[in-house]
Amino acid sequence: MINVVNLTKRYRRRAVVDDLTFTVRPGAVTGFLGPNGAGKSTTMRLMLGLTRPDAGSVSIDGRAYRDLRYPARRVGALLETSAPHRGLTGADHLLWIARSNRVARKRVGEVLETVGLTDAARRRIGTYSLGMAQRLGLAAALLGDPAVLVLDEPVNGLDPEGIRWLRDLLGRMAADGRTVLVSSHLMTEMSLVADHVLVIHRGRLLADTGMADFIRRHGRTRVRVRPSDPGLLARELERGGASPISTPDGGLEVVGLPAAEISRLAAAHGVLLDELSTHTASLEDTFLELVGEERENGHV
Ligand SMILES: Nc1ncnc2c1ncn2[C@@H]1O[C@H](COP(=O)(O)OP(=O)(O)OP(=O)(O)O)[C@@H](O)[C@H]1O
Repeated sequence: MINVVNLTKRYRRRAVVDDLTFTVRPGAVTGFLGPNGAGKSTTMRLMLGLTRPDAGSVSIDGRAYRDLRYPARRVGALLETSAPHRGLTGADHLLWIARSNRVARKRVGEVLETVGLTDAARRRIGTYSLGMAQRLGLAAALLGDPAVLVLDEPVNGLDPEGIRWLRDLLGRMAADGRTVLVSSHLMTEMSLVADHVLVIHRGRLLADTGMADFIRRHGRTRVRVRPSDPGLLARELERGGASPISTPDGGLEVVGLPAAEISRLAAAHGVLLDELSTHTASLEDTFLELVGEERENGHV
């Protein structure tokens, strides 16, 4: 379990992490979502004791990271900055981390197997693709068999097959009872990977909820129609509880009633429809809207 309490970090007097309070629970994959520059990496660096907070605190299973004796055995981390030496082989890189954390040598072979790099273990890291480098980073995070995983944009560089593989891997880790925190700036990607979602923007927490709930609450469906009499249909739709908006081409966009109901209403009033189509906002749009609303409401 990761406990973040009133966490604040300022750079040149600007709060990039602004009074964040949340808990990351075991047994689930938690997505840490925000646009570029939202403060995700800084929050993760604060969790791992790589930067000092200006206020607030983070504890991991009840302790600050710096108080953990062999941190890699408690917390597995993948950070964007943790680039390994390109001249080393994948296996040597892991062996070095294993030694410095008193992790048994045999774990190196095990984690290479887990991330699908066994065949590339003796190759120099400099020859790895971006996806392979990400897998090696994950192997390093898993090395100490930690109960907590903190992964910054682990999907970067993975192809669709790699994303599926990562989703299964993280799902298994969570099913084992581990705490798994994964950051991303892409909502659609996160919806495939995470059970729970924390959304931050400009260092502030905007949402802390189950992924299914997030999709249900923020997923928007609208219906486009081109009626023979837009004025009449708009009035009837409003009476039916929907919110129609006129479009420049003489059509209407309707939120709040399904297409079948709109068609029925139109027929009942003798209105012909040239077009009737349903559009569901992508999760990406939903997420950008949420972040946009925050901006409009002046909370920034
Ligand atoms: N060491 C630093 N000195 C000054 N400003 C910093 C430093 N580290 C981060 N920032 C600023 O803090 C803000 C948040 O950065 P952060 O890297 O945490 O965002 P992020 O959500 O992880 O975004 P990204 O996905 O782009 O990494 C940015 O505006 C960044 O420029």
